[in-house]
Amino acid sequence: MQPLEQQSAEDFRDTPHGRQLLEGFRGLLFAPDLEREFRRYLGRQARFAQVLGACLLLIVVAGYHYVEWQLYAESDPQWLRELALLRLVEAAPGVAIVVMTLFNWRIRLVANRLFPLLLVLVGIVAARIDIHYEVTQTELAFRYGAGLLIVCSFFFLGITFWRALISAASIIVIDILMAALILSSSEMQVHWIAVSYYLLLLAIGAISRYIHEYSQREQFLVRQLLGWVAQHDSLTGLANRRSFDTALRQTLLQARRDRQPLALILLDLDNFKAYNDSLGHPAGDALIRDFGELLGRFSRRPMDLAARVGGEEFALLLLNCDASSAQAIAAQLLSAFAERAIPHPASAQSACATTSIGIAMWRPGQTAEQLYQAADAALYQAKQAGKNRYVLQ
Ligand SMILES: Nc1nc2c(ncn2[C@@H]2O[C@H](COP(=O)(O)OP(=O)(O)OP(=O)(O)O)[C@@H](O)[C@H]2O)c(=O)[nH]1
Repeated sequence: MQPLEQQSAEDFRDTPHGRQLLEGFRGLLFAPDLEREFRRYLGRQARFAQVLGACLLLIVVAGYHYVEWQLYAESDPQWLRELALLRLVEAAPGVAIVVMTLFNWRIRLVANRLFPLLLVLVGIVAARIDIHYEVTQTELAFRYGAGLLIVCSFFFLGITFWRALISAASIIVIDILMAALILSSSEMQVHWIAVSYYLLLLAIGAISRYIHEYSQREQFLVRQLLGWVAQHDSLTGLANRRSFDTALRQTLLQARRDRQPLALILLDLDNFKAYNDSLGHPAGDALIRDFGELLGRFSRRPMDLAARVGGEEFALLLLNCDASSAQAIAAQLLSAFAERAIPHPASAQSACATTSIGIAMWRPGQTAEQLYQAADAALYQAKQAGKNRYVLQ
């Protein structure tokens, strides 16, 4: 017996999120489109932490510099001057994030690219200060800034695992190179202790982040899948009644605003009860699925919508489609369905399964409900007139 979530994902193999859930993501990477979507989601989730982190960075840098000012104003003014510049560079990313938030710029769009660079920049500065305090044997808390940044790269900032790992590793590599340039060989011996401590932080950060991001990705896929389930019909994968109703209202507003023609086409399989009764419910389901797949092919433009609005009732909503185009589409649908030649042993009209179609064009002043009723009335007329045809209201 498969676990429940595996079974559910199996049901949604046709959706990108369901497929990804089934295929897994051990390398912490999705297919390109999903990966972009996930990064935006991660950025949205991390927004509060990013701003909080930026404010904390500013407070900590200001606090450090205040203490350093007290300590070195008289004893080492040259180091203090150098420090002022270094601390300014450290504070810059915090200022940038706060400013971006104030002006409502979307941090999440740049977070995954920009933050690793900023982290490495601040990491270089922190490592430079750390090395100085190491040489002068200053036992201050802010001697460990680079270590703190290595931990930060894995958490809070909304950076994905691989970029965080590269940022943290870059900080360590740059620290080693800088130390090799600045320190004597005996001082370098001591510095390796700091490096081993950084490597330990990197290992702990990377393992925890990997586990955390794995579950974040899983959660993201399940959430998106739930959203998809709420809007789609499980048998055909077309939009369900709820999302059709929403789309109808929105499209009608757009048609009114842009003065574009809007066609609503309703379709109802003919003698479907008899089909079910003679061939069984599973065969009926298969016919619905088959027809849904066919209808989906007629929703070609981005604003077109094909939906299953009832048991064996379907709808096609076409913005910027006039009456003659709508009729042409209805005629194409009838012949495409006839070409499939699905045997219907209990139909009075034809040896094969057929459908009736009602078309209504939106008229200014008409509400969504009135437009639907008009298409439904046309569908009724098509049924009354002998089925397997379309009627334009
Ligand atoms: N297999 C299957 N049958 C369904 C589903 N939803 C509704 N039905 C059946 O569809 C049938 C609809 O029957 P009617 O409304 O009488 O329509 P009809 O037999 O197609 O008659 P006309 O529309 O006049 O041609 C009912 O028997 C429902 O049980 C479904 O998801 N799967």
